[in-house]
Amino acid sequence: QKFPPGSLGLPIIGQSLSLLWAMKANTTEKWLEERVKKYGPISKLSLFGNTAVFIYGQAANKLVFTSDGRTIANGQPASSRAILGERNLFQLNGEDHKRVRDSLVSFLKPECLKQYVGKMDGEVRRHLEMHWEDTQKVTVLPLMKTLTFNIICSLLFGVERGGRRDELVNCFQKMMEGMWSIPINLPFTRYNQSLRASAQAQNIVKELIHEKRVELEKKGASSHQDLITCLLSIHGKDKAALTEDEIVHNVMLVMVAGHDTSSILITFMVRLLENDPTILAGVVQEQEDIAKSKSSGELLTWEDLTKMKYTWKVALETLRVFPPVFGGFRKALKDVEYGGYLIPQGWNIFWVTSMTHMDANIFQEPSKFNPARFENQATIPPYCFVPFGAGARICPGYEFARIETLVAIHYLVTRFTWKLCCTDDTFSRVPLLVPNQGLPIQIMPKKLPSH
Ligand code: HEM
Repeated sequence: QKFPPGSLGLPIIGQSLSLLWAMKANTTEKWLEERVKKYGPISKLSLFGNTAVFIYGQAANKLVFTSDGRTIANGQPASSRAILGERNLFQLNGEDHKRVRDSLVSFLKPECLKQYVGKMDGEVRRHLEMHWEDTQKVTVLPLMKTLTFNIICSLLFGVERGGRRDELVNCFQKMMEGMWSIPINLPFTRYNQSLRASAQAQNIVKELIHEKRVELEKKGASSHQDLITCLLSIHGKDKAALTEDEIVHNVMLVMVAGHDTSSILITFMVRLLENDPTILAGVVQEQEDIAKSKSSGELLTWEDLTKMKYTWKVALETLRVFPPVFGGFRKALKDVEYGGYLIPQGWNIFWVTSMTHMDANIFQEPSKFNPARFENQATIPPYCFVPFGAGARICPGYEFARIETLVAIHYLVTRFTWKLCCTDDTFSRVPLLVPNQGLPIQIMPKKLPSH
């Protein structure tokens, strides 16, 4: 059997710097297309210290997402594994993955999140009062990161505004900077700073766990107060379902996986709505109808969200064109044959979202922004629209992201109109999507029909 074509580049560094540079310069798609032109649809390379094979398209996605975890397992680069902790869901496979994932989903499932729509509403309104009202100019991405981080802290960790939340934000930002870095642990490297920030954040999470455990023992807390109390309360036959390390490492994962992604989706929707008056009009109409049906100060409910169908289609199309997650890695646990080549045991498999999302054979006129594609989602072939992944590892935060995006967009379009301040419409991936300059906009308050 043949190895895939391609070169492994320099030891350890391989193609990492060249890919990171392309991501930063917003030329990732071109970088990938050039690979495909040079080597074909499957090629080998070396990324972040591991030999990897790059594959894309429907068949590749199916291979990655339907694997049972015994042939192809999740395998993050060494840097993110060390930063998030060995027992985070990304690292687990088989029974362990199922047990930990089921525990997280028992809080993140729609039936449970339904009751938190009002709490999210409160967070969004407070955010707008603090950062958007009485000002003429805001920068959207950093504010949306603050909003989604606050929502996660409050709803998932039970950490309300104050010193502890600020400390967590600080650690988090430093931690993210080394997430996709070359894992060289020397005092001056990004990777080293990330590791130190991660240790600090994990200590805060451990303190939280101890406090919540005491509250639960004193029966002062409900088991569904937040994600952490929920995870502490789940019991198997005669012991807790998750170990303390599993809780800490998965809180770290949720912090990373859950807040940057949704903030990017909301930011790109703000950017897009200003660029497309017809789509904006459709979203405004839908949201104002809902606003008019409510009395002043009344919180949004699950019922209201079910009426936001057009807005969610716009969100899905935004995710197709600007998927916040660029792709990810798996590891071949056994030799795998794919596309006439051998992917040897131990190699990483590098999958990406955007190459499939922009394939004209799957999405007609792929560069055209058209929410109507999502009128009937069943018409989209399986494994072709994958902003949340697919299969057993599909993002468990889908519903959480849907609720916070819809609530945020509701208040943005019913309370403000805006204009983009900079003509620079480009963006980069670091590794998540970032509009250059963070999307500064000029905002004008609207006269409200109700709230
Ligand atoms: C627009 C928002 C979001 C996007 C685009 C997104 C995307 C993704 C993607 C692509 C994956 C990887 C799937 C794979 O490896 O096969 C993933 C996994 C994950 N996401 Fe999200 N996500 C979002 C929001 C969230 C939120 C809000 C949370 C938590 C509250 C969350 C928690 C997770 C977790 C825990 C995993 C690991 C799942 C596993 O390995 O079983 N995500 N997400």
